Amino acid sequence: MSEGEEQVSVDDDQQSIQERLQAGTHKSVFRDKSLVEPDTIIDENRIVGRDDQLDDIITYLRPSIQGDRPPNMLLYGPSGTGKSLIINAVCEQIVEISDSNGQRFGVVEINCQTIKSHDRAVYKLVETAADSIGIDPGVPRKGISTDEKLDRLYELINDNFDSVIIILDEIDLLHGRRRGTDEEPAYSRLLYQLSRAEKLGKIEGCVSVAALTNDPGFMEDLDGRAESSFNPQDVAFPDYDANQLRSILRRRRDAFREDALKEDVIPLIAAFAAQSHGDARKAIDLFRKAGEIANRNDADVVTEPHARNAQEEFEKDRTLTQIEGLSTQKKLSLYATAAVQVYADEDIDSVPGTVGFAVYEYLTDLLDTDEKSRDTYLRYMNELDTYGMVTSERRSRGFGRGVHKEYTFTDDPDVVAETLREDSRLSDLEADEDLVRSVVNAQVADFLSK
Ligand SMILES: Nc1ncnc2c1ncn2[C@@H]1O[C@H](COP(=O)(O)OP(=O)(O)OP(=O)(O)O)[C@@H](O)[C@H]1O
Repeated sequence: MSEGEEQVSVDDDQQSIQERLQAGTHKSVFRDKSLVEPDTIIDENRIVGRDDQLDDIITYLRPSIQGDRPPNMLLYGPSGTGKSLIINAVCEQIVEISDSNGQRFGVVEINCQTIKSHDRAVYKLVETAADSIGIDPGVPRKGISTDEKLDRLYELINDNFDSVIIILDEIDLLHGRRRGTDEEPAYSRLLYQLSRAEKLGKIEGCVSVAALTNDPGFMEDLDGRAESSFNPQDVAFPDYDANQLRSILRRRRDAFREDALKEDVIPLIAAFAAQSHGDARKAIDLFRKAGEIANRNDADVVTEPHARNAQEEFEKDRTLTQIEGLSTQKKLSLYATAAVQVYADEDIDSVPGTVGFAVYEYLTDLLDTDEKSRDTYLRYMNELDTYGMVTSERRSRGFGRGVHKEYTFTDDPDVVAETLREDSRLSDLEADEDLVRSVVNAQVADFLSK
């Protein structure tokens, strides 16, 4: 061997890449994974617990198969409560009935979440309508006015449909307004224009608009003239309870092989999802994740620990996404508050702002960073409350002690603290764990003794 040449030992037992790849192809626990994928449109026989909403929407949309104009609708409720599922399920059947009656019923649906302006929303409607017809939009995205795009939308509708429903998902997120103006938000303008198009003779057939939102107060934010021309029928979508979530999951049980799912998995996942406002999307995501974790571990059966791991991963992902966007000072305020909950020996169910701030002050010294005032700390915590990361409550701990703010965590405070320490500016705190623990306990004792 020449000088400097590295001696590489050859291990005869080492597996080839092919052997290692094949070792990973353990029999999957899934039979039809698409049933637990987020974007799959499920058959109507898998829909559970939304009878009232189905009844209402069927009643409102029935006129479209009778050649009449259906009312506009506002579907509101927390995320994952079936708004999009139910309206689409009804529309799908109307399309089928209309087809067999020789009528042309069109569904033009856009999600407003990533659309930044009124002009973009109008163009997206043109693009989506053209796509459903199978032709080009026929107008450029830039270089013409929004009115010209709107005219193109009306033209596409008039040429191709007798009746149309325009579904605007996440309507409240369409905030945009033209730069330098204080005109009404884009959702107000769009709803006003679309709901007047028929009256103004711009659309010859019947058009109705269904707006979907998580915000129950959406109509209060609407400009007066948009409110009166949109004038919708409301359909409320409440949270699911654990029983309903169990039934939703059971109807998708065939996503898994028959013998590949332990009985206690569905109730456990339904309970996890019910804790966070009864979100069916979360339940289905956890169901899929539990299966993926079982597969990764080469397990033949999905069991309770896989479901628990799925819930932990889910919380961590969500917490991470929320935390990543915070400034260092907000992270530090949140960390100080979480540390109280994590390290306190005393069993406290919420963190008094006074204690959180005292720990925050200590941490800024320890990390040698700027120290903000108590008011700023409380303001940051308020903001974190509006993001849904903590819940704050005014409390009084006994006679003569005045009222103060206390915080509880939406997610597991251990996961929050651990995720925050992944920021390089906070990572040193891991080594100082004992110090932080003793400061927390001294502050809690001091607070409780007063
Ligand atoms: N009643 C139900 N029965 C079966 N599956 C449901 C039910 N409700 C919701 N789901 C499923 O949960 C997921 C989320 O539902 P959907 O998209 O309709 O919620 P959403 O209320 O529109 O949520 P968002 O406000 O976040 O858009 C979908 O995969 C859907 O199939």
